[in-house]
Amino acid sequence: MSAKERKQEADACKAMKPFGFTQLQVKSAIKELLPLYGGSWELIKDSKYEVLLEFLLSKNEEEDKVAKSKPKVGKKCSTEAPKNMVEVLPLALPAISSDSEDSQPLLRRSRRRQQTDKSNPVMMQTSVGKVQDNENERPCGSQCSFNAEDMEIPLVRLLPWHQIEKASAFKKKSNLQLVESTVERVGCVAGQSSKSFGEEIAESTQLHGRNAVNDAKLLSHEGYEEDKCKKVDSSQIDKLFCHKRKRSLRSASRQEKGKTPLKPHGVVVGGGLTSDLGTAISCLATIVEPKKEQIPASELDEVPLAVVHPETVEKQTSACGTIKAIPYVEDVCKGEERVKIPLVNGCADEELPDFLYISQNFVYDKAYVNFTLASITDRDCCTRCFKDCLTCCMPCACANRTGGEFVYAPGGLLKDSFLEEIISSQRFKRPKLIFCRDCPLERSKGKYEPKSCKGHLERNFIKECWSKCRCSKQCGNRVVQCGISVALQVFQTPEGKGWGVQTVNDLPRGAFVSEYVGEIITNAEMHERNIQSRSGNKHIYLVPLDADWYTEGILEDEKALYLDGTLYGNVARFINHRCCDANLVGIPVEIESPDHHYYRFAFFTTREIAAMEELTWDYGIEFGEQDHHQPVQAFKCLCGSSFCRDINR
Ligand SMILES: C[S@@+](CC[C@H](N)C(=O)[O-])C[C@H]1O[C@@H](n2cnc3c(N)ncnc32)[C@H](O)[C@@H]1O
Repeated sequence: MSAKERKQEADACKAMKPFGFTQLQVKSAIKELLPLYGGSWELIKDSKYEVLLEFLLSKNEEEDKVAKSKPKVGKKCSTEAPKNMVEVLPLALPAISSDSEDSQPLLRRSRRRQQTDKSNPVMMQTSVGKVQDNENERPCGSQCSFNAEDMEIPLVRLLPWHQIEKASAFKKKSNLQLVESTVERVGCVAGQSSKSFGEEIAESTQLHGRNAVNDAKLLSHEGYEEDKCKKVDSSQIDKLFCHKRKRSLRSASRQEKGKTPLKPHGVVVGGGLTSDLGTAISCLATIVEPKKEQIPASELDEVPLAVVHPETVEKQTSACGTIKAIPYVEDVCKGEERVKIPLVNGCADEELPDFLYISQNFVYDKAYVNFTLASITDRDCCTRCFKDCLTCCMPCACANRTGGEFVYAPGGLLKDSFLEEIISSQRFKRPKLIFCRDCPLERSKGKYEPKSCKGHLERNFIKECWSKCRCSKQCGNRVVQCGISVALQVFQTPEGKGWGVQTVNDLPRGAFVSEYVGEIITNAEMHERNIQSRSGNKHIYLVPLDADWYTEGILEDEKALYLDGTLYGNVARFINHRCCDANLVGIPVEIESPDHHYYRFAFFTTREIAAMEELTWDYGIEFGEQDHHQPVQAFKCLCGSSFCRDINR
């Protein structure tokens, strides 16, 4: 062997050392390889000794197989990971697509496996990952270990685009690919990500927890690098087609504008959804079937501070059948929200609503609302989380208030179980009422008798992470506080209910639509306003924050609060009432105050809602003669529901 060859051999040994191959192994491999490559060192050295590495790996694999096929004699101690600890990626890889790996030479298989192993923190962690003891609070980002016995990995095949409704329009503009598994249809995204592969895998692993690796599988797909894969939540895909969250739209807008040079990332399948996937899917929702009225995602970052006034007056045929001037307000929010909400289709003789748009609640005067950091104890916030609390192996302290589980699923939709409980407690079943010992409402009418309380709906709360929490602003347990992200319109209802709100796009079940925003007023202030409005035969748009009234003996007046959206409010003040089967439900949300005298009130969809459907919620009004005890004045109900409670309509 010449000095040059010796040098080349030494270099090869050095290059293979980090992969754990001994000099002896490398030299023997070179001996076998060189004749096959016509003695060309150049070919062996090519792509950082790719050929040599593959050869060594395949030899290793062959040796393993031979060793395994031999009968075992006795039991050996081993420092290796127990075999029931998941090796997520290698298990996932062989059944990737119709372009099965089996058709590829062994060398390529081995190389792929090695690459994945190197870059996969999950694999490295599985044998050492430890579930922490503290059940109450688990920092985000902690690693989990999985049990391979729980895993049942489905075969996955790519789904032709023509089988996917609405997909083709998107395909042209994106890298998204849907796939189908033997278990169920799953989504697969090749979008954009600014995260490293390591981060993504770590996140999705944490997200899945022990069981959810069930259908986890990383996909190999032409054109994408498999080592940049991540998983998505198959159950969410269909829903997410229609669901856009604010930050997702923001990313989408950045992506569309090409503002941020994001790294491409690969294809995904499996049992969990990370926020970035939300982004990619949301891009789909944004791009598929763009509607004229929908605000292009690219404009979301640049909502001008518009003033509310009828910008355009078009001549059109109105619903009334005559040619009329139709006022059109481009954005009733005047830039207060991150989305524009136009007011459309009004009749010229219809009065434009007279109110001031605000996107967050304001104390009118006497209401006592306490937002102090001191009032939030460590039991009310997550002190050890970072990033996304939803991806923790165990729910953090912020889930304590909701029975130790987060109410949001990754992607921002409410979990079915939580939503179902709320809907059924308010709807067809007899609503569960709780009674105050000294009801502020009755007190305001001058009735001091105990037992006069007519009852208040017992309500489950959503608890979101907040500023005292250590998780990121992008944490999945922050939905309502991020504001409206769905495209809405204020429109003139044809039934004569006045203005109403409709959704521009289809909405999935459990999606956040809007908070009810208004002035925070006290019980006495409400009473005064009610007297005034009734004398002027006007209605005020009130929501009582009465979820916690029953807990106090005598609740001070400035702690018995209401939201009044009549003069100051957001788009929710336009949402009309529907008896029993409304498509929205109002849920109390604890964000900045653990004290439930004040909370936010947010609307979520009770079912899938089609584009252009009117959004409604059940005001909880008792229609009939006895309505004078209610803060919300009854009206002749035009909801059209077959469960309408207004017998006099
Ligand atoms: C919160 S506001 C809703 C927006 C209102 N339609 C508007 O034009 O400003 C409540 C008022 O809307 C009307 N409204 C809401 N739901 C109704 C229904 N189902 N039937 C008749 N009127 C309704 C009533 O006048 C009620 O006082």
